Amino acid sequence: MQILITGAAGYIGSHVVKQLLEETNYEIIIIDNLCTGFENTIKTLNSLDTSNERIKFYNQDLSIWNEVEEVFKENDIKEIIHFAASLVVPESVELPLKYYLNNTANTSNLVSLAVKYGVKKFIFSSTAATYGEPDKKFIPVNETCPTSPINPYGNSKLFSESVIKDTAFANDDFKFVILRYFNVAGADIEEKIGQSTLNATHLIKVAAEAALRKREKMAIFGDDYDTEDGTCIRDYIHVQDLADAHLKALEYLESNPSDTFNCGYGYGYSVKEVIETMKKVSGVDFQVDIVPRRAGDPSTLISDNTKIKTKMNWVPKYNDLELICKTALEWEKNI
Ligand SMILES: NC(=O)c1ccc[n+]([C@@H]2O[C@H](COP(=O)([O-])OP(=O)(O)OC[C@H]3O[C@@H](n4cnc5c(N)ncnc54)[C@H](O)[C@@H]3O)[C@@H](O)[C@H]2O)c1
Ligand SMILES: O=c1ccn([C@@H]2O[C@H](COP(=O)(O)OP(=O)(O)O[C@H]3O[C@H](CO)[C@H](O)[C@H](O)[C@H]3O)[C@@H](O)[C@H]2O)c(=O)[nH]1
Repeated sequence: MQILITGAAGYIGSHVVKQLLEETNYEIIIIDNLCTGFENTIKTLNSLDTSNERIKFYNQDLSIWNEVEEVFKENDIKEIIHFAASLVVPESVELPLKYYLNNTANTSNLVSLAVKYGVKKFIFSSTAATYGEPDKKFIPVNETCPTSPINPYGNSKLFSESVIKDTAFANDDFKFVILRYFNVAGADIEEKIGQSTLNATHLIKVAAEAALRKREKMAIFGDDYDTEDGTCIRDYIHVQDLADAHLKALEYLESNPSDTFNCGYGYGYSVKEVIETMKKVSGVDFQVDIVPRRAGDPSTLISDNTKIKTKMNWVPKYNDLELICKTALEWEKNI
């Protein structure tokens, strides 16, 4: 059975490929243009493939639609996990079209090829940013909470969700699972892979870099939010638990209808708490400045994860902020 994974040279996709290699027999077709992913990650994944024949890598930009179609012609793809995207919230405010083109337009094309070539299962990386700034009465947010993104990144993903849902409504054979990730962090416990993103903006990676003196200092973007300590609250999920949700989603679609699921732990930490935790696990007291708010940041995002736990039997194993920070730090030492 062949599965197409877009964006597998990146952070989350590479963790999913590692689990697919370990726990399934899929032949894995990868499309990635290496714009934020790494050839080295593909090499590592190849080294984990003991058969040496389960991974086929296309260094391909999803926006070159006719070339992407050739990948479908050359293979027999029946399942897709679509990670490839642009995903930096503040950048999306500056460069909205980059996000609508790379996220919404390229997803639309991929979905149209999926239907044309008889793909049965489509797993999509969506985001908590689709909820925008949820009203307090909706926190923790469940999947029926109104979606109302407050930045172009969230909009580009919500539009993609509509493309996928409307397509499935009109095509009985095309089924989807939309996974709305909350804040993904940490690295493979075996330290084979991790987040290598250049010029990283994600809080836990930035804090790990500061702890290792790769940065002189870091900043907290705003301490005047309506939260207990004034800094934003997020629900941080370990990347391996998230990867497991993708394998569960493939299984789930064998005998269940298309659906949308939150992926998070259901508990929020403030920016200050995360930084304190990184200081504790690293034993390094790095400099932290308080600076003004960053554009596009909602104050609080916490998931209600009841649905994925009950319907997919997803059982998180790494629900521990210290462990998340520690694995991120260990990986950061390797790169
Ligand atoms: N990291 C998070 O906290 C987070 C949270 C919510 C949702 N997500 C979603 O998860 C997915 C993966 O994110 P990630 O953190 O692994 O990011 P990443 O940047 O590490 O990975 C994205 C991968 O997609 C590739 N890519 C991007 N545009 C492409 C294109 N046009 N053609 C081919 N390849 C392309 C990149 O080279 C990279 O390897 C994204 O869809 C993102 O929106 C991430
Ligand atoms: O150096 C930093 C980096 C971040 N933050 C703060 O830390 C929080 C988390 O920021 P991240 O950049 O780590 O993550 P975001 O919540 O902005 O966004 C992430 O999670 C979202 C879902 O919640 C999206 O899916 C998105 O793709 C992903 O980047 C925010 O309040 C941000 O202002 C800082 O104070 N300093």
